[in-house]
Amino acid sequence: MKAIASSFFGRLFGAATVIKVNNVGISIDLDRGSDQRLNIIQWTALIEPPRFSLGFLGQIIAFKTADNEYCFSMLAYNTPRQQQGDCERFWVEANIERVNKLLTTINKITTHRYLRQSTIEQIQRAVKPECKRWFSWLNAKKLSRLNRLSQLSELGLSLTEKLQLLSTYQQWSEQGIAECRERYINQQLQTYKTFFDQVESNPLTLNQRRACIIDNDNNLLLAGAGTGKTSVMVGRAGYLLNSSQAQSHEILLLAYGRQAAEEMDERIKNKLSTPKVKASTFHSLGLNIIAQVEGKQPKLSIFAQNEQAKIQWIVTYFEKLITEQATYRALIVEYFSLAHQSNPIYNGDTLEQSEFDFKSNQVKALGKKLANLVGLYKAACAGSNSANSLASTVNNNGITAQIIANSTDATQNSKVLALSFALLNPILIAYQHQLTAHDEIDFEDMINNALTYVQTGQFQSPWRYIMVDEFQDISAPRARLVKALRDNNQDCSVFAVGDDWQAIYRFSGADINLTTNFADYFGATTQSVLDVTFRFNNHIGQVATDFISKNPAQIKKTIHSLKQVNEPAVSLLNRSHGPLQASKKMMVAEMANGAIDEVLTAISVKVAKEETKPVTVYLLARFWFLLPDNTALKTLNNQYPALTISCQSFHASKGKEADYVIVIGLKKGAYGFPAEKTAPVPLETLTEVLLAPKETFAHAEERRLFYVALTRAKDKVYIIADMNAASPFVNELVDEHSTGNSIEFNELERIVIDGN
Ligand SMILES: Nc1ncnc2c1ncn2[C@@H]1O[C@H](COP(=O)(O)OP(=O)(O)OP(=O)(O)O)[C@@H](O)[C@H]1O
Repeated sequence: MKAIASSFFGRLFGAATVIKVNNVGISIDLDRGSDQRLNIIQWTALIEPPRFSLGFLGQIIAFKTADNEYCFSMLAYNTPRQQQGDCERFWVEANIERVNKLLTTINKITTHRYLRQSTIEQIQRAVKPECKRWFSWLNAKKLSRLNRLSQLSELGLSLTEKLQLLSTYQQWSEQGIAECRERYINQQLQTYKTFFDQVESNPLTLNQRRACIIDNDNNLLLAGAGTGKTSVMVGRAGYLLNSSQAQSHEILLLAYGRQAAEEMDERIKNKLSTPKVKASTFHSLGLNIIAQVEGKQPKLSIFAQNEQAKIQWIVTYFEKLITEQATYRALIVEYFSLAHQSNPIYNGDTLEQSEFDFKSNQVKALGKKLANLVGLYKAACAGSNSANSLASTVNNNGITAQIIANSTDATQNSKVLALSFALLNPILIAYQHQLTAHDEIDFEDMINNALTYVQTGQFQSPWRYIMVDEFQDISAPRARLVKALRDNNQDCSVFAVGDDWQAIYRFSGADINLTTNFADYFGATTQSVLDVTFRFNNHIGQVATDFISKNPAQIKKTIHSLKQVNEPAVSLLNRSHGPLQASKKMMVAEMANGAIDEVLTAISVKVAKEETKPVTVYLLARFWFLLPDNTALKTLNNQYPALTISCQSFHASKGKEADYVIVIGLKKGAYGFPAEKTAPVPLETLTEVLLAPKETFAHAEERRLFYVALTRAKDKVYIIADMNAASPFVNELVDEHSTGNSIEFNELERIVIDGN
């Protein structure tokens, strides 16, 4: 123990102080002989080594802890300089241990895990006080002296190097972070090479592998059609398990619909040989959360299971309101007057209640439209209140007022919206009352109630990895649920896979902005891309990409096709729709005029020459009723035994693929393509307000729907249209591709003849 005595003045003024230092800390005897003694202050408690300075009455020593500052003066003039050196040495030896531990931990984190933004922030929070501690008193001269003192830690670094590292972490540059992440990715690529080679039927591509490994707090994988998104979902789940980053119960896999969830389960079972990771739909997730919090399975209303039953109940209640309430009848008349005013064909006629036909088809259609709005309204309430108190919200006009206020053109729309809400509110209250009276929940409640339980902390999320497929079709309530679950578990990351070019569900509540502005909603995000399609060839890719890219709001992407062909892969056939023989009037137009037969014959001929494996054909249309019915389809399958033909609406075909695709129903006008909205104006305004913000580019969603249809084909797309009344989209294809060799026009005959 070394002692620093008082100076002559110290002793003279009765402030005799003896300061003792050893490798543990520093202690002060304020008055020799008395018991006034400052207990030993450990070196680790000192923010920096004591500072020595020379005053008129002797040496001064000053030091600080987190809570106190100490200063003792009138110490012996001859306090050897070496004492200062000893203090610094003791302090460094005691405090470098913490730096060693910190650097070792950081090193472990950065080599064992992908560096997340939240981890960077944690590291910087931990490094900041150390930097302050060390750099406030160190200078180059001291450093070179102290370097000799500091033992090399397990990192094998000198003191200077350690402190440099601290400083680097404190001001971590974008480049430094990127390099650290790349090191980790490369090391994981090597370690799990065999796994990535074998997890799917084909070895995963480099981008697919990287998408499995990258694990920021939020991750968005933007991928084109047929680029193997599902393979990444499976591969990533398997990689997390294999690398022991996650246990199966910590992974939440979310699929858009039940069929997609089942398909993913099947693939996981086959590829990962574990039944433990299970894909779930948002609704089954909601049910699961509610059941856990309430301790029992919630009772599902028939409304949740049967959309028709729900519509029927609402329409019946709507008719009851008309019969029983004069005020409601007045509202309906006002509604149709408004609709007439905004529709030129009615010349602004006003309507009289006494002459109004409340049993007309128009009124029935209004009832159905209101039924649709019930779900949209409840979805808009998600997160703002529990669904059980929805009725009171409606009564208080809370959400309603907010929705009206939020609408883009509040003043112009407020009258229309107020009227629409006046029509909707009594139905909403009765509908919700019906559910609560039976202690049941519907589809929207599954998400809304679960969200409330997560947000209020009644549900503790076990999931550390949330993976969402088909993210482009996510709705705001579902995105809120994902975000709430992420925030509910400190160590949780979100991985979303989607393609903004394939967003097709705005009408049912999806919001494409959640994908295009993902980082704004979720926070710091790593965005990756899959840009090689395994499905369609270069010509289909060219036509589809040109078509979708017309909308400048779609994210720019270049999708490369693995399959390169020289022949056109999109065939456009101009086939007149009429006049038809009486016997064919009930048939789908393209069956009646023989166009489908022509194409199927051409495919059969082609297949007979080239294919040895079974060949699939999709007949696709915008609406189901534009497709052959089951009997006609069966006949076609019998007629063309080399082909497996099935029908899909454009929406239903999402996520699927066939060798050949035949697109029909491509006419303009009512039930044409793009489909025109036919809803009466006032309710349409309310619908628009409840849905995601409308896109400025005309028919943006219908355009994406056509992109989905075109990209289902592996080998060739046949587009059949009557060019006298063709869809504007078909005209656009003709205009855009009249030169070039991606599309062939009316050349089917040549193929058939060649085949013969
Ligand atoms: N690494 C790969 N190598 C070869 N083929 C692959 C690879 N990854 C996926 N595929 C194949 O590519 C096809 C498309 O894959 P998948 O269905 O996962 O695409 P997707 O991106 O989900 O398509 P969509 O967006 O149209 O639904 C499948 O036949 C799949 O087996």
